Amino acid sequence: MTESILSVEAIRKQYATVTAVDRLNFQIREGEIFALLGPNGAGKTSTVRMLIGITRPDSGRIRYQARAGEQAAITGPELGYLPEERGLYQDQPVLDVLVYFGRLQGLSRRDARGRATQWLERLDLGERATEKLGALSKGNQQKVQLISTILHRPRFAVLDEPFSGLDPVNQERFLDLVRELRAEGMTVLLSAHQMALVERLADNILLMNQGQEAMTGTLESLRHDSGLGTALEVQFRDQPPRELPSLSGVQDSRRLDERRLRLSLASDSDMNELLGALQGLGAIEALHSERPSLHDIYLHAVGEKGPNSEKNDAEEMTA
Ligand SMILES: Nc1ncnc2c1ncn2[C@@H]1O[C@H](COP(=O)(O)OP(=O)(O)OP(=O)(O)O)[C@@H](O)[C@H]1O
Repeated sequence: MTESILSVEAIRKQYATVTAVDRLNFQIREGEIFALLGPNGAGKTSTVRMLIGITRPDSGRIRYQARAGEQAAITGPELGYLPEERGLYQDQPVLDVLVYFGRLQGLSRRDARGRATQWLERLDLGERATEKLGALSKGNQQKVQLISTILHRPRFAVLDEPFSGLDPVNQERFLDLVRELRAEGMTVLLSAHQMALVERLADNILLMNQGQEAMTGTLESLRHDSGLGTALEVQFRDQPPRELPSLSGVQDSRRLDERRLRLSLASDSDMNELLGALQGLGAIEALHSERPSLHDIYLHAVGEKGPNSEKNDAEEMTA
């Protein structure tokens, strides 16, 4: 789990006048789930395409520790790739499509058939194996596509937007499934826009913006580096004073409604001291605290409004 399976050193990719990826560095350890995040156009797909050898970096270096030795990209049967543009054969029966892909990855027909049948049953598609793929809903097609990616048990799976088109129940199943693959030792590079899911899945996160690293690390370290503190919602029994006194450790405060305040705390604020000060403003009926989510951190890092400066109809208060 500690060995680096992939090392990316200052890679750069330019398309005409656009620098899609600009001296990007990161490492992925064997057996981890690594999330590559960023706004549209940040350079995620361009990065993935270099990692799997579809394109080559203009400069910089990619080193993949394949079983047979170091490679400049993740290629061959060690790779399982779920592309953003889904491209399975719509007019073929589901099972045949999967067997075909399994065969392409070196499985015997019998093995591919056996594995595909198991996976289809597991994902509630067992009874639809003989139907044409195009007859399935988008979410079910997505399941088939994921099966085709991992059927041959790749060592390194690259999943581009694996959750798109899935309902919440199936999102949870995909989450479990990816965790299971990790437990079996598979390394997973995940690119997705569903921050709440990524937050529960990723061991390490790289947040890209404009081709460069905006932040990287575990969720905990991103929380720390973002400087975003906990948000505290306080509900008073009666309306608190209109003019709030200065509250130590509070960076920002908003009135949510007549009796509720939302306070953004500095990361080093003293909760006991603050609670004492709040009690001085009136009887407290309820408290709810929330650590910054990946969603908050993401918005903060890519320059959008952060969680602590959300626009709200409620009037601003002086802390
Ligand atoms: N083949 C190409 N030719 C020209 N420009 C390209 C090409 N591929 C990507 N780009 C440009 O490079 C930049 C990064 O694009 P990329 O597709 O890597 O972003 P992304 O992070 O994957 O975005 P999204 O979340 O929308 O998929 C964009 O400005 C894009 O227009």
